[in-house]
Amino acid sequence: MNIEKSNIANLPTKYGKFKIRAYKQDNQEHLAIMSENFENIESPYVRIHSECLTGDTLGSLKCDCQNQLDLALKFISKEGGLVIYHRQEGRNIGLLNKVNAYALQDQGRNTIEANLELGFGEDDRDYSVVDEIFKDLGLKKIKLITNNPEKIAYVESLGVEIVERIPAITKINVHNEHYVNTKKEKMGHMF
Ligand SMILES: Nc1nc2c(ncn2[C@@H]2O[C@H](COP(=O)(O)OP(=O)(O)OP(=O)(O)O)[C@@H](O)[C@H]2O)c(=O)[nH]1
Ligand SMILES: [Zn+2]
Repeated sequence: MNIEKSNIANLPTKYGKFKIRAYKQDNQEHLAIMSENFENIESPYVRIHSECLTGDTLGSLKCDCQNQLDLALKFISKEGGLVIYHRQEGRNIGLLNKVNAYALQDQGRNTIEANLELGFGEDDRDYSVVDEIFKDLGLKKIKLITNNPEKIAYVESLGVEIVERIPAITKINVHNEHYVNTKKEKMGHMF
């Protein structure tokens, strides 16, 4: 697998000061966002955040992504650790297909049915770049912030120990209630 990585740069944010390194795998570019004390922590907090332009950037209420990213950046800035901004939009079907999936959801399909109707799997994410980032940053033991059992299974399959799981639970609203319930009922997410 061909991975290119950047140098490490400073990124001051409204959450605090971070260090960032970009990684390029095929045509996808990802980001490791590290707290300043990251290197001195034995078991850092880690959030693998899947890109959601509509949520993260536009503040869409259809999902819980922006609130989860906000929670993770605040938490990691305070407690120390790493956010991997994993740029696989729409569970890796891309933005155009995700908008088509949203159009099907406007007609009553749930998030899984919409993906399947468009010819995709319910979740097409590939986490292999996470393995590369963990190796690059020397991570062996982490505290993982997630509700998603697939992310837990993937990290464990790398031989990286999860010493604690921190739920990524944020406020439910009338627009994302159905989405969050589908994740819980059909995708096994732990709410
Ligand atoms: N295809 C598709 N992707 C979506 C939809 N809503 C959100 N996403 C994408 O789903 C990803 C976020 O996944 P989630 O299932 O919400 O959460 P997760 O990352 O698996 O789990 P946590 O770690 O617990 O947050 C992002 O890439 C979003 O762009 C949707 O309706 N259809
Ligand atoms: Zn989202």
